[in-house]
Amino acid sequence: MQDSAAAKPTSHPPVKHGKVGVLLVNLGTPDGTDYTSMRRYLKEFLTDKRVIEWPKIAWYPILFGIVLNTRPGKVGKAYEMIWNKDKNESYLRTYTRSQAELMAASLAEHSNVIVDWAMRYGQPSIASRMEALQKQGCERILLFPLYPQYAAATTATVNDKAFEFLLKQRWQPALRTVPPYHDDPAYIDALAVSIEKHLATLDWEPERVLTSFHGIPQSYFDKGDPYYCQCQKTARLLRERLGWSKEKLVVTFQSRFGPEEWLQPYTDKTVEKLAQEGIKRIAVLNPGFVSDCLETLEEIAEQAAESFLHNGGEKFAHIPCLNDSREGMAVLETVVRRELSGWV
Ligand SMILES: C=CC1=C(C)c2cc3[nH]c(cc4nc(cc5[nH]c(cc1n2)c(C)c5CCC(=O)O)C(CCC(=O)O)=C4C)c(C)c3C=C
Ligand SMILES: [Fe+2]
Ligand SMILES: [Fe+2]
Repeated sequence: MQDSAAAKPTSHPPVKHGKVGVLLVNLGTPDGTDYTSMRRYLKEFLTDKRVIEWPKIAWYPILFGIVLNTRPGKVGKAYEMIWNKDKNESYLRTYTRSQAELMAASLAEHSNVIVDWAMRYGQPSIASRMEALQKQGCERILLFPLYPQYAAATTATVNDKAFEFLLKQRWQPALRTVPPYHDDPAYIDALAVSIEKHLATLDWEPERVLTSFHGIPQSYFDKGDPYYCQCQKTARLLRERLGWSKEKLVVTFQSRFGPEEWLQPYTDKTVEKLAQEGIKRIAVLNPGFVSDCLETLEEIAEQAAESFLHNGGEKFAHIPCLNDSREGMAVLETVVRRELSGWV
């Protein structure tokens, strides 16, 4: 008995402890706009079964035979137009890093809290930052997928990756995931203030304001994804907060991909139709995007604007995402402080 007790190690390797990690996670971004970086990024993205739900046997021949040969070049050019040249990275990355830095400063009163950021696709990966938090002594981690509205293709896949990391750990940190905040008064208020502020900078008034959310295939909604309803609720609360009619604040869905039917009405078709019907002035915002990115800066601020003007419209404004603005950070901080309760 005594012999076997003596053979046991007297202590485990030294570990840091007592910290709480907050990990902000956004969608991801390529490392560069070149073909190889774009292909690597799109491959990781488009092999995610939460994003493309088709069976591999049907999807992979199309993905590897066509999409990954043609799309990297085409989308790389679009990324080039909206690349943050000062930092040689996409704005999504710039804003996500800045949000983490500002969050850390705002939580400085809690000396045991460490704030970090990661991307679901590309770098820095969720696993690498969770490992870094753990090494710094985080026994608890609050995982914040940066999507106000829940979708399996976005929120759930971030959570999946974090739990996949835990799967390999002997000594797991406790993990909390942040729920959607599509109806949080702080979020609705921030959107309203950002609209009002932006419209005040224009010398014209829009006849219509479009809230353009990223779409998902209609079939995902049919299978029970709550995304569509959460987008509608955000828009309804925003309308109520602004005192606007359904006609003035219109909900649309953008960024269709592939041949399937996606959530409607489509943003591109609506923009075209409004111009053709004689509407001369519109503004578009993207309330589902925490940060500006390819889908807002290129697809809306460039392409949708061009289409509106081409079809007879006269004035087009893109209202920026909340990004790392004071209003935007107030939303993220409200959510984080609430979800940290009992931990700090
Ligand atoms: C079937 C494919 C896709 C689904 C479903 C999807 C859902 C979805 N995406 C976002 C947010 C973003 N998507 C972004 C880019 C992007 N999205 C898809 C495809 C689907 N998205 C692709 C292929 C791409 C890459 C660009 C392209 O090839 O067109 C981005 C921008 C990233 C950046 O670096 O700027 C964001 C953000 C949401 C919120 C969502 C479902 C609710
Ligand atoms: Fe997308
Ligand atoms: Fe797009």
